[in-house]
Amino acid sequence: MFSLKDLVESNCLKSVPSNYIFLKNPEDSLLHETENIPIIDYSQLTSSNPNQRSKAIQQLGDACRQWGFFMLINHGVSETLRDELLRAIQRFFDLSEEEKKEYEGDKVFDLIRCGTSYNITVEKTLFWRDYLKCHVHPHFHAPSKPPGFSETLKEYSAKGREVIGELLKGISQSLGLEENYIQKRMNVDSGSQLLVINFYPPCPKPELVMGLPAHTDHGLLTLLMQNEFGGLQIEQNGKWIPVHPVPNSFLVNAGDHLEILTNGKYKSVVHRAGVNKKGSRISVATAIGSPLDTIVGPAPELDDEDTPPAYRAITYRDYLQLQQSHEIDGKSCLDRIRI
Ligand SMILES: O=C(O)CCC(=O)C(=O)O
Ligand SMILES: [Fe+2]
Repeated sequence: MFSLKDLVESNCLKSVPSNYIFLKNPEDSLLHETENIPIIDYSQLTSSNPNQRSKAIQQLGDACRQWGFFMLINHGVSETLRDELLRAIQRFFDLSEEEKKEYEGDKVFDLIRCGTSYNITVEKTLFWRDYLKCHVHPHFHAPSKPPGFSETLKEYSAKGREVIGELLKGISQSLGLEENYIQKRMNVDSGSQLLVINFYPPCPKPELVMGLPAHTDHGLLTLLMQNEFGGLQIEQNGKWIPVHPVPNSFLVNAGDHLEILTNGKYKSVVHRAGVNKKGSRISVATAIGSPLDTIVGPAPELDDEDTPPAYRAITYRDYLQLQQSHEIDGKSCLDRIRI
């Protein structure tokens, strides 16, 4: 099976095929509401007023330390561009199965890769999701169909990169380092930027399936936008918390490399995506990291005598391979390199 969307639409599915049934115990899908998810104001972070900026940097540091997650408001990426991107994505997934198959890749390093579920080579249960992944930096790659798709992706990728760049400066400073520290150490300028486009078709019994299983993202930071349907859940203190984004905000999560680099001071957040009955949910994750051959380990500047390095240094490429060769399960990949 290549496209879940086509399966759902062609059969007008009334029940969930058994190989998608994931949530077997009611407690697995128990959610805990909270209003405390941190909100960072991008306009304050980039403000020329030093007091405003330093307050925003402190809030950013607190959010990364306590949650590894926050909502970003006043980020300056226009609603018009976000809407245009969502429409373009719908048109891409509306292409015929044959057309989408042209972009079928089977390797983690393929520059464009379209597929279904999460990692079908190792999964026993499938996830309720189709995806398109494009490497958009240092070289831009995107499908040439449908018309205009690639141009919109390119414009959005550049904006996302700019926003993440500012966040990384703030994060460096929140750690007491100079503002370009993370960018320089991780070679972010020539590093990887991956666009992960998730398409979750409506599901007749959303309480039985999962769009994406519990996982952490591998890079430094991920910027996530979504259409009108919610679904993201983050794990905090063993509880699943549903995220209700402020309209037009971005959701930002710290990735494994930020946790490794900061020797665990900042945590990558475990998250997953639920689906719904009403309509197709689209989310777009922009993930930024170092070049694949960069060795990522704890930063010596952040070492202190009481906390020796807690993670083994390993190249980004090897880390990705490690993640892909196992079924995904929360922080399991990070655990494999923990000392
Ligand atoms: O769709 C979502 O809300 C989450 C997406 C995600 O976690 C990912 O693409 O890594
Ligand atoms: Fe993710």
